[in-house]
Amino acid sequence: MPAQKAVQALSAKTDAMRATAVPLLVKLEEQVEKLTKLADDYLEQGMLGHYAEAIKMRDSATVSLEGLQQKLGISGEAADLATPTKAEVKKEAKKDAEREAKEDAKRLSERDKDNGKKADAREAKEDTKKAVKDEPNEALDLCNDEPSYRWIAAGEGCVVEIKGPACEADAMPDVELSEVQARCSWETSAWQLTLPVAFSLDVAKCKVVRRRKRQILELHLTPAPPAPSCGLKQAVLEQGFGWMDGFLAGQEADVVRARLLDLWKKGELNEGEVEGGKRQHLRSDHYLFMQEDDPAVAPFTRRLDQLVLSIAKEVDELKDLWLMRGRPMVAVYAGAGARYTPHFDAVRGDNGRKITCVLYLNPFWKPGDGAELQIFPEAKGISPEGPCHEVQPLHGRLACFLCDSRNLHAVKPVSESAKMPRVAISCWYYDSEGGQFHREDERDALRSRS
Ligand SMILES: O=C(O)CCC(=O)C(=O)O
Ligand SMILES: [Fe+2]
Repeated sequence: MPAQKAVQALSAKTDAMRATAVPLLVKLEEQVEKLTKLADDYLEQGMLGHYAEAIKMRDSATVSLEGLQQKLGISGEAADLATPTKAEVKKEAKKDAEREAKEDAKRLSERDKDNGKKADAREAKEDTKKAVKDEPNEALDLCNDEPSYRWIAAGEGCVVEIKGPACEADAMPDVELSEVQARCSWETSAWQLTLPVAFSLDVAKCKVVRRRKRQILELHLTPAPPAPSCGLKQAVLEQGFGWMDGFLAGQEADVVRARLLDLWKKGELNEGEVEGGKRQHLRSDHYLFMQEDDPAVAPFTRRLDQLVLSIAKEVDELKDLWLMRGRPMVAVYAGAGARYTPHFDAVRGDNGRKITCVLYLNPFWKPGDGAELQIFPEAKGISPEGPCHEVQPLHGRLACFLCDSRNLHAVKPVSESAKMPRVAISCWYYDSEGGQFHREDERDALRSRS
């Protein structure tokens, strides 16, 4: 065959091959798009197991798509323009892809009967939007004379302006800076302020400016290069529990705290009770399971989901589960003596809880105020035994522990010296089956308030 004819024949063959491959190409593109969206939806609902599965399916569709594109010798964008017949084919293939994505969604959500959840959350969003908008960027005036502070963004870092307690107007505090926190103590009063910072501090480059005329202390906080890894994940992996500072920092932590205190001040919280609703003297906090996409707390739960996803990839107890986040629960321990006696959060899978995550929001907490979380990792029963690890409930600090028949824990009584209630927000991640049951339970707890 003359060379020209051979080239023509080859090109005809290639065209025919492209024409048959195009519908498949389009279908794969649609599939990748749909699965990405599906994964996002699951993540928004805290359905981590479903999310991970959708991502796995999306990635495998992407591999097929890229393989096919390579075979056809076209890049993703060029594929869009590859042939004039594509527009028609696309229409048909879109239908197919939609049908398949629906089937995927059905398969993935087999165990998901939690349909009312999204609608509930939307309603709550409307209710809470306004409250968040109105929150001032200041410490709350729960107490007449507490120190107050505000964050001012400044280049890479920030400045915090701090005013002392009213009764100490002319006294400047001592300042202590660590990599993750700035701490001010007023020597002549019982106040202490510990603020988490959103970046690790380059302590040598930070400045403390005392503006005596204005009675203001300025902390000029300069960031250091980001820390390499998250020690919390490693701690959970190695010992089943751990904590980190600055999980929420700066204004982010203040916004959540303000929202939770607002709910508490409005009397929205329930008296602490034990499973089954029987009031006992086991816990004396006040609590509320919140709507999960309350705008003040959603950024926190999203960030937490990412952390738990990365923990779950490596921790044997969580690896093969379809984890699902429950509603965030606010808990306030107010008044001397408020506490939670030693307990497990789940016993032999009774309520599906697998890992407990608690974020503390107490800028004014200081040693001596009590209310530390105690963890007894070696205790087998309900009586504390073995070593006790105490976690101070510092502003922005996150504690995580595996909780199914593990890590007996308690909240120590609040001391007389505490000037502020102890505020925390907890999230439990459930194994899907138990999670479904418990989420219903939480919704009921919420309804009974309205
Ligand atoms: O707030 C804490 O430190 C832990 C609270 C707790 O154990 C719980 O709510 O089950
Ligand atoms: Fe607990």
